Order: sequence, then structure tokens, then C-alpha cells
Amino acid sequence: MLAEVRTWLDQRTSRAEDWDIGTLLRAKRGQRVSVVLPARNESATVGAIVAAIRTALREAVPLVDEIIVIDSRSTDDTARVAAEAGAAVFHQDQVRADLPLGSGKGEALWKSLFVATGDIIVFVDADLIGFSPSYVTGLLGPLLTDPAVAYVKACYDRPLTGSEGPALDGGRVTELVARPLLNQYWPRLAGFVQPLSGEYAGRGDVLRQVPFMSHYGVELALLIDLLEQVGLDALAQVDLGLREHTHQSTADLGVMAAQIQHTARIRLARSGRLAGDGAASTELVQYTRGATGRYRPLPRDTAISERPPAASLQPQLV
Ligand SMILES: O=c1ccn([C@@H]2O[C@H](COP(=O)(O)OP(=O)(O)O)[C@@H](O)[C@H]2O)c(=O)[nH]1
Ligand SMILES: O=C(O)[C@@H](COP(=O)(O)O)O[C@H]1O[C@H](CO)[C@@H](O)[C@H](O)[C@H]1O
Repeated sequence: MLAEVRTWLDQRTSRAEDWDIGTLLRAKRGQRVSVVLPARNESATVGAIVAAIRTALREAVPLVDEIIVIDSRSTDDTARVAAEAGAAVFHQDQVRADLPLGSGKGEALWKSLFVATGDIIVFVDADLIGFSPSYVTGLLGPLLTDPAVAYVKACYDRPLTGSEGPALDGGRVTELVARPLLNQYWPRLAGFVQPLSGEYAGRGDVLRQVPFMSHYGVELALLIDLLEQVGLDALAQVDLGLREHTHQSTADLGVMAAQIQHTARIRLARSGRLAGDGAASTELVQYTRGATGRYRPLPRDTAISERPPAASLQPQLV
């Protein structure tokens, strides 16, 4: 591990319990806080998360100023459940509808930048099981108390829900793809325990200065781009203890893994570290047994795209 990363790990890692509500309220000093949940078909979990944030951090104390759910083309009643729990709900395709359509989680998060009014924006996945408001207070701690910090990632133990025993085998794409890639090509980011964590927070004006990769490339691209934009010492991480969420199938994580590999390839090409044009196929052929019992190819599309920094866009003509 680089000496710089060792120092960073010691100086820029805190724990959720280090940040009490009183300290945060005193440090807030008029800064607005938005919590954003990207949600695609999360009606089973989004309501409890929104309600927990609303009651503990908006009604009990004036820490969170707005709770936004970006409905990411859900086909269930995510939007209704989120609204009933107290969130302001926006459909990702209806925000900046003047622009060509984009897709995936990264699109949902980028579109939130056009509707969130917070000086600080906290992102929380909408599929969490056993969510605690301490996830939000922990992430806000470094940002509200240290102006030198611009972006904070969560870290936690990640059990593979449903597995037997205490196997902390969650974060499969993190361990098998993202962590090796970061250590190989961006070793200054090797101190992040959970580089793909879906809970993170940043200053709105900083988040609007970097591009957003679509789909599941967004977290890796944000880390790489923010390292370049603000420097390692402006990045931090907070130990939230444990995080459980609903898991995707291994096949679907294969698509996610390919999207993350494309993200790394695109960033390596941009920095001149790839020979040639760095082109690669975006088709991923997986296999399933057909009705005849023989294997049948299942081509999957893993193409990703990139949105420019939100601040670079002309305001929408009304
Ligand atoms: O096109 C998408 C895909 C995912 N998500 C949301 O992004 C978060 C993380 O996605 P997911 O749970 O699929 O990823 P995982 O946690 O399994 O890696 C969840 O709140 C999803 O509802 C989204 O808003 N749009
Ligand atoms: O970290 C991971 O390996 C993946 C999959 O987690 P699991 O193996 O289902 O626990 O989950 C994360 O990755 C996505 C891509 O960056 C994020 O969008 C998710 O929020 C995060 O849960």
C-alpha cells in the first residue's frame, strides 16, 4: 500500500458513532442537506427507508431538508410508496426531458443533480434492509465539520443475505472486479474499503463538476474523477458497521462487472494508458439450458455512456 494511502486511511476514515446529532446540527450553519434515493422497482424497501429518514432526521431534528426519490423506470409502485412515505418523487426521464434519454443507476443519480437543492447531497440505495438513519448522519459528519472534505463514501461489512452463517461475502463485484482494478491502475484509491458502496455524499457544487457514467459504472467513475478533480485528501470514508441489501443474480452481476470493466477501460484510454483506441465489445454472451436441455446463448448488452458535468449544461429552456 502506498504510504500516502496508509496516511489517508488513518486520517480520513471515521465511524458513524463519531458524529452525534448535536455536533452535526451546530456544524450545519444554514447548509441545506438533500438525501437522494435512486429506485428501480424498490416498492418493498423504499418506504421504510424514506420514513426512517423523515421521522429521525427531518421531523425530530432539522438535519435533512429534503428527501428525493428518483423513480428509475420502475414497473412496480415504487413512486406511490415513496411519495406516501414523504419523499419528493421525480421520474428520471421527466427531469431535463429536453435531453436525449439515458439509462441506468448513473442516469438516475445525474438527473437528481437537477432537482436536489442541497449544498450537500447524500445518496442512499433504495434496496437496503435494516437501514439506519446513522448511515446519513455518518456520511454527513466529515462534510459538515470539515470544509476540506468534498466527498465521503460508506464502508461496512456486507453479508450475502440469505447465505448460511456470518459469511460476509457480499460485494461480489467489488471483491472480484473493482478492488483488483483500483489496486492495479488507481492505487491511490486502494484505501477505500467499499469503493462501490451505494451510500455516499458530496458537495453539490463538486458533484456538478464531474461527469456521471451511466448504469453501474457510476460509482467507480466518480471515485476516479473526483480523485483527479479534488485530490485524495478531499475524499473520506465512514464506517457504518453493516449493510444488507437485496442481491442481484450472479448473471446480472456479470453485466454489472462488464459495465465496471468498460468504465475502467474508458478512463484508462482517456488518460493515455491503453494502447490503440481501447475499443472493446459491449456484448456479453451468457448461457442457460434451453427446453431441450442444451445450452442456449443469452447475449447481454453491457454498453455504458457518460453524461457531462451537470454544471456544463445550458439551463433548460422553459
Ligand atoms: O437502472 C437502475 C438500476 C438500479 N437503480 C437503483 O440503484 C440502487 C442500486 O442498484 P441495485 O440494487 O440494482 O445494485 P446492487 O445493490 O445489487 O449492486 C438501487 O436503489 C436500485 O433501485 C436505479 O435507480 N436504476
Ligand atoms: O459492491 C458490489 O459488488 C455490488 C453487488 O453487491 P452484492 O454482491 O450483491 O452484495 O453492489 C454495489 O455495486 C454497484 C455498482 O457500483 C452499486 O451501484 C451498488 O450500490 C452497490 O451495492
